[in-house]
Amino acid sequence: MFKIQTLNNISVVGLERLPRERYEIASEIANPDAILVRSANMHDMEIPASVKAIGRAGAGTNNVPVAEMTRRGVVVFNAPGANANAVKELVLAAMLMAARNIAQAWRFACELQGDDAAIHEAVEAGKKRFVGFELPGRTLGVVGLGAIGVRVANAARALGMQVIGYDPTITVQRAWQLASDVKQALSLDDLLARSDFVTFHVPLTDQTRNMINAERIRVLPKGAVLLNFSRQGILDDEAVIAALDAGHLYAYCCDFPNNRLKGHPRVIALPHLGASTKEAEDNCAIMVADQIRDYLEDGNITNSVNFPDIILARTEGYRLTIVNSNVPNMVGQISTDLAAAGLNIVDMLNRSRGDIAVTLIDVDQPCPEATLAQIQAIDGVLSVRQLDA
Ligand SMILES: NC(=O)c1ccc[n+]([C@@H]2O[C@H](COP(=O)([O-])OP(=O)(O)OC[C@H]3O[C@@H](n4cnc5c(N)ncnc54)[C@H](O)[C@@H]3O)[C@@H](O)[C@H]2O)c1
Ligand SMILES: O=C(O)CC[C@@H](O)C(=O)O
Repeated sequence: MFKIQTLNNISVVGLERLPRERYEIASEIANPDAILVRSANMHDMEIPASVKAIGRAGAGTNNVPVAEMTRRGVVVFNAPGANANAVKELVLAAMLMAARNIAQAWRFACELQGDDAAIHEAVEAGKKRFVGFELPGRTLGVVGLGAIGVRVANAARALGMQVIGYDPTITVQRAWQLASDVKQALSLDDLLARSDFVTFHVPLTDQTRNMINAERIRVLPKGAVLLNFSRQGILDDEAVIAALDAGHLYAYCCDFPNNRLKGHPRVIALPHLGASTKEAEDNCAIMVADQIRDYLEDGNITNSVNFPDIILARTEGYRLTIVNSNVPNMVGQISTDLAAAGLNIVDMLNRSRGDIAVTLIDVDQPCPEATLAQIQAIDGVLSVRQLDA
């Protein structure tokens, strides 16, 4: 029986991928084999030694101590692209809300007093305060052309906007998906100088933290709109508020309210709603549940942010999954121990990523406990598991 701990609400259709006869799932559970998480902060949490895998039912993994998990040999999975359409739709909604002053106008309409005739009069007198502008012909700068950025760029083209993108590490696959008339910015400043709207779709890292500060905001044309549906911390909130107050920025739309942002008349701050659609929640939960199951039951790895992809079809024999440091002679030492126990290797695959390697070995007989212990004792081996046949 595998034990799975959930740290947030994970969609039931995802949890149903883990059959009850093999999986016990609870928010509080001793010695879990794996943890499923959405946005809970795991940095200050004591992660039990029993944990072999963490599944982030979403894109960003900045709430997971990935480097520490790598050192411990724990695989961290995410769900790339599974919520990208949901975020794209919210970004489009935010652009339209900003351009047409929808939040301010709605607030005005909600506060109208008097009978219907008085309301009608106030509407006609007040609506000039909310005159907006249209999107066709305006330029959208997209910073980060991954699963979300590419979708946003292509949708903005379909709305008649000009689109410029900036992503120094764009993948070939994403470049193929991008509408051919999306222009490439030479640098972040080049993109900022040419954009009426700028939207950010990058992970929060040491390189992207505060990538938009007061100096960078000055590069934007007057009246620009900034959109952050990526992570708090990518834009310097104080610099954004100062630029809004000075009239240099027209509006700021984001998914990360705080005390400074939430009441500001030119800020639309939503409660981290980017991935909050039924479809996205289901997609993310299904993807990570399948990945966790494949790893726990067969040792296969797909969509890990810290481990190599490795897939070896189960045919015959008994499988060992070994996580080890990526140094010479690990496979040699492991196979020597297996041979000493009289075990024959039926199939084998070794893959590495950075300092970590994973070895899947199918042997013709169950591996004795003493041999497992011998392999575990090899310098550089982080974990050894014998999987059910
Ligand atoms: N608001 C939400 O609910 C929500 C939902 C999903 C994702 N997100 C956030 O959005 C981020 C992006 O998600 P995604 O699915 O598109 O991820 P992704 O990994 O597919 O794309 C990220 C892209 O950013 C690029 N990038 C990295 N550093 C960059 C830099 N310094 N300058 C320009 N580009 C850079 C990468 O090359 C990559 O193409 C996630 O990391 C997460 O933080 C938020
Ligand atoms: O789970 C959520 O609601 C947010 C997920 C989002 O931040 C992500 O990085 O995918």
